[in-house]
Amino acid sequence: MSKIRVYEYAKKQNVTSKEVIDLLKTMNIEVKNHMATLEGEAITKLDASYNKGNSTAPKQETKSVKPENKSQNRPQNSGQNQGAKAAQGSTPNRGSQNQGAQGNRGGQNQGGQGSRGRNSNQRGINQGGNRGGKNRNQKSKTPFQPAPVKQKELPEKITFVESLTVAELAKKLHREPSELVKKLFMLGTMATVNQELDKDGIELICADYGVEVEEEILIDSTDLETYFDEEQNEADQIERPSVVTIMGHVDHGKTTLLDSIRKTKVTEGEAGGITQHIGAYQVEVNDKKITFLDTPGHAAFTTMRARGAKVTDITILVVAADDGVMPQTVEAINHAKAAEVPIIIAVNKMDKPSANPDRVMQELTEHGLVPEAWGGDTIFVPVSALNGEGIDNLLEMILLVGEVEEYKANPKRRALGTVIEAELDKGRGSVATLLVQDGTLNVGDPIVVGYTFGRVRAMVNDLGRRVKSAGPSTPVEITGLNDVPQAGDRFVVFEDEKTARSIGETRAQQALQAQRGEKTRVSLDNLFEQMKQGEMKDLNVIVKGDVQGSVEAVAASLLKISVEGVNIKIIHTAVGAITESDVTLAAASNAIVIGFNVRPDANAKRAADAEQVDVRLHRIIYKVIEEIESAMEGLLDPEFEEKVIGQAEVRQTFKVSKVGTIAGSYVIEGKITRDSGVRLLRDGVVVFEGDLDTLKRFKDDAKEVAKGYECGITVKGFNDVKEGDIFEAFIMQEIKR
Ligand SMILES: Nc1nc2c(ncn2[C@@H]2O[C@H](COP(=O)(O)OP(=O)(O)OP(=O)(O)O)[C@@H](O)[C@H]2O)c(=O)[nH]1
Repeated sequence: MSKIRVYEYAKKQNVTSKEVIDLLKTMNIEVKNHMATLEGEAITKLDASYNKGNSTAPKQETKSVKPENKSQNRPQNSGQNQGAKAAQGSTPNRGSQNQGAQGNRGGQNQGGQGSRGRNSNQRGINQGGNRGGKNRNQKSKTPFQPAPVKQKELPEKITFVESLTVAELAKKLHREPSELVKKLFMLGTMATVNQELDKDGIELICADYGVEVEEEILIDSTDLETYFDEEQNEADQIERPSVVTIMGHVDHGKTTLLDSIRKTKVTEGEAGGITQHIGAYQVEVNDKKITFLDTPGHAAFTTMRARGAKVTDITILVVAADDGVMPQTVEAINHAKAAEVPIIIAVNKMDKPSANPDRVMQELTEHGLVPEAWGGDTIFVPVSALNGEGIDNLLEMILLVGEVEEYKANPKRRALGTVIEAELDKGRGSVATLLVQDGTLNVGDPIVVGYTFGRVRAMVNDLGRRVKSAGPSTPVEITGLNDVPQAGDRFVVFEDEKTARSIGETRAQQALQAQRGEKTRVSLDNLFEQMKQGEMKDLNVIVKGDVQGSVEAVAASLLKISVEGVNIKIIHTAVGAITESDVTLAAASNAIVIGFNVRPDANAKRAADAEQVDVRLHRIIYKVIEEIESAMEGLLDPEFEEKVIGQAEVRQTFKVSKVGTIAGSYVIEGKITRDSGVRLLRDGVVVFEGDLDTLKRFKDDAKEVAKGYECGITVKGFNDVKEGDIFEAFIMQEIKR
């Protein structure tokens, strides 16, 4: 051999390339990678090293393998060397590595744990390759071995979203589901293959296997709310202006107060600025800004809150000193409290002779708003919105609350916030006032706003001036959206227009689908509701049947149904299976589909699920009529779902002639009742499902047998019960519509 590549040489010696490279290093022969060519001296040295054993390569002690006995030594060596990468064919590094972590894995520990012992018995010696040293020794002593069924290596780490069934987890761990079922059993949990395991369950199993687990939190990129929750670096957070909403009872002076704040403060230093109404404005007080949402009344506040958008930092509750607490005052208090927003009380109309601020304080105290003067922590500011008295004081109090609450934002991130107002302007198209809540919004930014998207074409501030960028808490009016968003919609800026477009379009589609689904679909389950609400005058029906005669009969009977307030309209009848086009027609005309002795084909089924079309399958005409009549009268029979009530383990079996096999069982979970259905599980696999025949305690029939008791069970039409099988008892439970 004159020339050979590192990986070829490694293969020849049945070691990893890395091992060869490392060994060469100790010989001061540098090679770049596994593709490097070896020749002459290098090969001779390597050969000498591998043939002699470890003498030339002390560092490689645990890895070097004499060619003649490598098959025996390799696994052990790699087992000791935990850093070894499991790159080699069947060499079960992973299994070996895990020996330390979990006593029940390795062959050396086989005797130690019941579950393992049982498992290896059942699996015989097939797993030799995956087990520890003793197993391998056995293997070498046993001359004739069945071809080893190799169990795949355990993964180092698995990930999951929300939950996994036992079967899914088994797949991820490269193990048989039954093995997991057993493991769970040993850990004290009875589970079937299809049982969902929550995070704890998954972690328990994986810890047992020594496999790392990570829960993946699925982030829906189309859900704008997730961008609001993104964690920000504390260092990037700087103070931002407070966002203030003014609320109060009718005529207590909200508009006048907003106007007077704007007049006194906006024009200062902004001479010539044409104030325009964009739904919000900013004022400057002591070199600090305050943002006011300029939409009086609760509407803005509540609609936005109803849509989940938290915009307001501070609420100013205006109470006229001559009128006191009124119904809408209380309403406003409750809204602010629910939103956990600090309240400042502006006791207005103090200029009026009839003003009685003490009464206002007294009344508000009854609603939990106690003035500081009386030992509480609510700030009361007497003002006159009409003549401007007390306004400065009010603004200072807002700054004070803002300082205490420390409202912060990161002007460096891509902007996000909420729509304050939006409309379609004849000349400019879609115009939206946005409140930037975090980050900085720039002209040209690709943006998604609610279900709309676009690029920020032009941006105008509250003074009607064009601006190029807007930082946190700044209200701006923008153009450039493909459609008109709604007040309370969230907006998020994206890195590029393509992303913004795709997210915007997806959101629009989702919204459309949701809307369609909500409004139009009729089903027998909601028929009565829709009738009651006067939304249904015609019940559209499509009838499909096996033969023309039955289709006609069903249709004729349906037309005879008379329930006040609704007509049955048969929009389509045909012979044959329910097809996708039947479902499409039903979806388009808000109809239900009745199948008489026919069923939907696969496509129709899929379409019906997607479009939420109610498909009812029947074999008896009067049942069809009964069901529809009941639905119309709101008397539809309840639906049932299965509920597992208990489990019993088969401890012994007795064959009795004429009776069959009696399973002497022990209830390990819940209870078994005489009238329950049963499922027989063997190694986690359902081998039979049916009804209980007899349930006995000793010689007597029992109605139910609870956890911790023994019982004798026979099942109808099934005798192949074995020791170790598990009976799962279930009942059908009514679910509320
Ligand atoms: N004397 C006096 N009158 C005031 C003061 N503030 C407001 N008003 C008057 O009270 C009336 C109602 O004021 P608005 O500002 O329209 O009250 P509002 O709360 O916005 O009313 P709605 O928009 O109807 O809910 C107007 O006639 C104002 O001129 C004040 O401080 N003093």
